[in-house]
Amino acid sequence: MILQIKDVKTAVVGASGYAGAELVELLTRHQSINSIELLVSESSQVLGQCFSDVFPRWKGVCDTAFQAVNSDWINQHAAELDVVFLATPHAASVKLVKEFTEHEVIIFDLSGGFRLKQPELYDEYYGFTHQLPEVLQQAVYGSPEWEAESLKDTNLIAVPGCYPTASLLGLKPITSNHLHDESSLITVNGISGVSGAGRQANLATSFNEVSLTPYNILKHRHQPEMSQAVQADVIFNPHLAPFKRGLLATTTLKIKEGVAAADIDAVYKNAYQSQPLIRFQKDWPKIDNVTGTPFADIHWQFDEKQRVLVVSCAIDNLMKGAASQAVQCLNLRLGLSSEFGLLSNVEVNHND
Ligand SMILES: NC(=O)C1=CN([C@@H]2O[C@H](COP(=O)(O)OP(=O)(O)OC[C@H]3O[C@@H](n4cnc5c(N)ncnc54)[C@H](OP(=O)(O)O)[C@@H]3O)[C@@H](O)[C@H]2O)C=CC1
Ligand SMILES: CC(=O)N[C@@H](CCC(=O)OP(=O)(O)O)C(=O)O
Repeated sequence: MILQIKDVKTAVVGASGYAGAELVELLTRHQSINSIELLVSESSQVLGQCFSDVFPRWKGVCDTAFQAVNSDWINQHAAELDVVFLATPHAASVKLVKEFTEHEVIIFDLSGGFRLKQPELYDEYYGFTHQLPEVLQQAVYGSPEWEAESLKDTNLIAVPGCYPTASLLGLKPITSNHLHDESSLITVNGISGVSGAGRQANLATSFNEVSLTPYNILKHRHQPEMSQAVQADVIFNPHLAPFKRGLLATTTLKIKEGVAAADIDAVYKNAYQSQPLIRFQKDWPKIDNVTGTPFADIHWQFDEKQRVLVVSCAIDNLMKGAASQAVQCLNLRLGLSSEFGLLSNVEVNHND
């Protein structure tokens, strides 16, 4: 489908959730966007309200009413849309993709519903049998820094998960250049704030209950997503922490013999020197420096003697881990630079 740069008509399904609301805010001030429909489930508690009733900080900025998404709505309105964003639970996204693909609309799915290529992994890691296994092969895994070319010409984009985004930004420069020791494991330790668990009330993620703890060890759905992206075995240790937003992934891996610290520095520089949203920090990254921003902050240290590399990346889970990354994907699909519209309120610090 040919997409014009101007006057793009969009819908955000899941606009009452954390990732969806963040996306609505970004799209509202994106110069290429003409209109944004806000959709929620048929049983949503926000039906009858507008966006700024639920998120009062956007009063006067986005006062659009929520609508219920169902087959009737899709049949009546999808033809008028250029783009739909799905910020919905994984299984709901699969069902919505099935319905929206009957119309000519480009789909950006923020859930994990189309990130994995092997359908059987959905039974194992997501707890449901995938209803569109053949479509998994068509979906582009939308990492803006690594898949810019594939993103230019696809109608289904699987926006990467939050933990995989931070881990893969640290890992891909190494694995894509085959600098890692293929006989040893890659270990990712991730820590996320509570907004990673979504807006739905849940005792385990309510403020008084949360204390720093590992969870879903050896069974988190992001483990196969990371392994698929680097074509190597990854062990992923997720942790939940008592802060609102932000995510840090620290990765440890063994490097091949004969690789020097200068080689490691060079692959990072080559990968990201033209990517203003990726910032190399002089010291270990901090979550407070990226919350509310589209940046990923990276720092690494390589011990040549032990051949051990430790790389750490901090992002905002709702921005670079979800909404701003989806906008980067949209920008590339439109033929714009990936950071278009995302840097107007923040300072840029290029990697030089
Ligand atoms: N939170 C995060 O850090 C990240 C989240 N994501 C992914 O984004 C998606 C949304 O996450 P998040 O915003 O945290 O979740 P929330 O629980 O905060 O929001 C979920 C949204 O989906 C809507 N929804 C639920 N079921 C349906 C349905 N059957 N049809 C249409 N809409 C539905 C909800 O609306 P209502 O209940 O009002 O109907 C709500 O707007 C998930 O797939 C998640 O994995 C990705 C990266 C990071
Ligand atoms: C703290 C917390 O619960 N985080 C979520 C991950 C965030 C998310 O929604 O996952 P996606 O990036 O795959 O969409 C989790 O561990 O399931």
